[in-house]
Amino acid sequence: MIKDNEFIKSKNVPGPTKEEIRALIIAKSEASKKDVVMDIGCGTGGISCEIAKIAKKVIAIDKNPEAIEITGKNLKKFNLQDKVELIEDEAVAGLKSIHTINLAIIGGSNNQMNEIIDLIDEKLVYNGKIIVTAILIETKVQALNKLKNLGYNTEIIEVNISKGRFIRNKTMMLAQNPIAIITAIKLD
Ligand SMILES: C[S@@+](CC[C@H](N)C(=O)[O-])C[C@H]1O[C@@H](n2cnc3c(N)ncnc32)[C@H](O)[C@@H]1O
Repeated sequence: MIKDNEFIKSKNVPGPTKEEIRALIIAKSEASKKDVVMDIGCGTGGISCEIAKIAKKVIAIDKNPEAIEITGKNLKKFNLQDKVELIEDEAVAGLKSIHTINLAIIGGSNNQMNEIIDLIDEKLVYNGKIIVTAILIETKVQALNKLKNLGYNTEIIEVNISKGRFIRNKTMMLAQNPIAIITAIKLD
């Protein structure tokens, strides 16, 4: 995994998703070199960079132009730019022009979760996966209900990571925000 402090950041762009959470997302995704993957709400590019190291192609979308710029810079920094198409758009609009995908990771939805999942569902192959990361309770519930209603085989975990900060000869554990990772498989 790329270390959090290796990413180029901007104060106007959230992310990167923390290293340990990225590791869990990658493990849950079971992504392979054959996969075409969408990163929806790419932010700083934390997920796009990790998944680009594995997948055949990544399509990263964000409505914030600065997020697209920062993701582009990070892809370049880690020499992954050739595998990633960047789209500056609202997810709902951008998803309309996408063809078949094997995996979608939703890191931002801005109250459009249902529409975004419906559009992904149209493009996703059978046995393909949708992964949603969510901090807000409402987002977790909405994504979970939507995926279950569409008949996906759905799992949710919630992770509370604390990281040690070394202060002189002592160690203080600092808690990060709890985050849910929903993994849903499209059944045929
Ligand atoms: C928490 S950040 C994602 C961080 C990212 N996973 C990373 O590792 O850097 C969420 C992003 O989703 C984007 N976003 C939220 N709703 C969106 C939508 N409807 N369409 C496109 N982008 C959206 C925001 O602009 C923001 O950059």
